[in-house]
Amino acid sequence: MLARLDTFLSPAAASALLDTLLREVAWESPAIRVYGRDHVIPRAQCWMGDPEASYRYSGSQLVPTPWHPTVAELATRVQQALAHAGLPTTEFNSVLLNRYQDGQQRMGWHSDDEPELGPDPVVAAVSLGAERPLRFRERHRDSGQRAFNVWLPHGSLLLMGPGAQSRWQHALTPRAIPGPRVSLTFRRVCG
Ligand SMILES: O=C(O)CCC(=O)C(=O)O
Ligand SMILES: [Fe+2]
Repeated sequence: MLARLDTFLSPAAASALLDTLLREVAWESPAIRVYGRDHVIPRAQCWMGDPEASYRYSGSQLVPTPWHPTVAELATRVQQALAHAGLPTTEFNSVLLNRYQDGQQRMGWHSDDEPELGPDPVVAAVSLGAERPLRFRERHRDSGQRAFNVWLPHGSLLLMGPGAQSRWQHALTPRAIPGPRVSLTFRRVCG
């Protein structure tokens, strides 16, 4: 299931958070190996969380940096907002922060279905900055592959709940949309 809370953060709170994260997060663009060749990822990222929440992502082992206090507070607010809306939630112990400097920066097709996340993970994504679409497509392509966009406004919260990873892949495709976007995808890693 997918659910979007459009007004999770007020525009002012979302803008203040975006400023803080752009300034204070240790953003990195590591190279990853794809079919035997190294490519610098077309975005920047930071993996943050509890020390035991280490994780394999796109072929590299990510050890989380300690929680930024503002991000730790946000994790609690995400859990509370999901519970309040009667949606599935979990005790998030880590978050992947993604920074896309402009519309050309992107993330390719994937599901967040790494074994560390358990059988049917709950992943919740906070979006800040430029409103861009996250594109979903069915993993099983036999009987006509369905696809759709979920637009993610500044300050919104997207829940990818039960079935979302097993049934769908998602990607942040390039678009002629100016300005930076930051997403925070909260997860529970079971070590
Ligand atoms: O930037 C986004 O909204 C998507 C990020 C994503 O899919 C991920 O972190 O796994
Ligand atoms: Fe993802």
